Amino acid sequence: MTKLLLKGGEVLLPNGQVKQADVAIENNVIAYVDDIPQTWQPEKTIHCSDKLIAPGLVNTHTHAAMTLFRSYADDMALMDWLQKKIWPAEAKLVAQDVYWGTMLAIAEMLKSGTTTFADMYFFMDEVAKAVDQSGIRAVLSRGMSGVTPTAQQALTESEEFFRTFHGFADGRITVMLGPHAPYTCPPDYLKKVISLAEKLGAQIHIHLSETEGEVLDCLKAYGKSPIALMEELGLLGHGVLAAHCVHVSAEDIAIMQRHKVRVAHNPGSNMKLASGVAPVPAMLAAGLPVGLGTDGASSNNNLDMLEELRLAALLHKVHELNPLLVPAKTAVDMATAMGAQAVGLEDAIGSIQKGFKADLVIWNMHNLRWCPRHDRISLLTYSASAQDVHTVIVNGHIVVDNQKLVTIDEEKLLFEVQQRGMRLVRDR
Ligand SMILES: CSC[C@H]1O[C@@H](n2cnc3c(O)ncnc32)[C@H](O)[C@@H]1O
Ligand SMILES: [Zn+2]
Repeated sequence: MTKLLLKGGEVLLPNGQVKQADVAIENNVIAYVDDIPQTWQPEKTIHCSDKLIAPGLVNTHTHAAMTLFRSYADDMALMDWLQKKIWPAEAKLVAQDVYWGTMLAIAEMLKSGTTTFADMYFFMDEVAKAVDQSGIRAVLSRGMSGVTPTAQQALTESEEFFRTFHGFADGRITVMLGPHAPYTCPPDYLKKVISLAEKLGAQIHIHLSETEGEVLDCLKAYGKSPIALMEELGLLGHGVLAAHCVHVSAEDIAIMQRHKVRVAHNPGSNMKLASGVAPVPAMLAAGLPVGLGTDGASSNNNLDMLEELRLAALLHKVHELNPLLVPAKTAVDMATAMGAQAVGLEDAIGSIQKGFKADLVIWNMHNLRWCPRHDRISLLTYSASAQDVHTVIVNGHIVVDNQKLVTIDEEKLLFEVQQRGMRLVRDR
């Protein structure tokens, strides 16, 4: 049994209040928030004065190994970027590239306070290995396309991956199915994905309605929006994490509401690819859980969730000329508890309460950016930097200690990813 005490810090509670409290961690769970019995003795104590203890950030949509393509293809629209640059480079990926690219992503995420990420990519055994070794929590999907020669293989591998890795790494890995998008997964293929989801009891992670072009093409081909098409096919009944949902109508939102679709909002990627602005205030008003994501590091170009949190709080205000939209408290909620809901882990992570997994970030408030401290949630949203991440705990284990990675060799990572990234984009 491991017993860890976080002493003398300020704790961000589920109701959005911040209060001075000690937090006791036993094995992988939060055992007490205050009211710690006198008899409870820690094996290790972290002194948290001038620190804010907050839930770990949840990155609800990324392609972790795309760190390999960071700074390779910028300032392009989505389909051009995918078809001319990314997909040809991805065709050269080997398993070890994905391992190292993912490990770099995990290192970057942990150091900036992310404790869970939802990933959709290839060579997912390698992703699971990196998750296992690093100590982070993840929701993993083997990306599937129905229009490539590997369409059937993707289904077979997804099933094998689910059976092997769902619940793996002390329960830190959850597996979903990952049909890429309606424009790469035609209806007949999606029906096979749905049958597989039914057979396995698996949830689904998919890109939906990211660009106006996607929606127009879908209307032309099927007479329905991507959301309406997914409803017709029966895909929305399987616990869906839908990335982007930028171009969704009021009717689409009503459909999503009916089927309890969860959204991964990626403001940085949507801005960089000029995909548009998702109607986040309307989706929140409809009661949809909207989490935040970075998308891959090639369309962001970093994996810093604090940036997404801030963008979410700023973008919708300026877009709708309304400073009341997505207030700081909502943005923090989207990055934590609602993110947990989006990835289907709302009963386990995303808030600091007894019995929840000990996935926590200890923020150092003793610096210029956090002074004066009128409102900690405002400071976290609008002022903080990833450099203020002091300690990160996942599943009760310290994975970042005083800004240093505990489980990952950073120098080795830099070498490997630099070599591999250059090889992948060398002229073909
Ligand atoms: C089939 S694995 C995932 C697949 O998605 C690609 N991808 C990366 N970013 C985006 C995005 O914003 N929209 C759609 N697809 C994206 C990635 O390169 C992989 O090929
Ligand atoms: Zn994506």
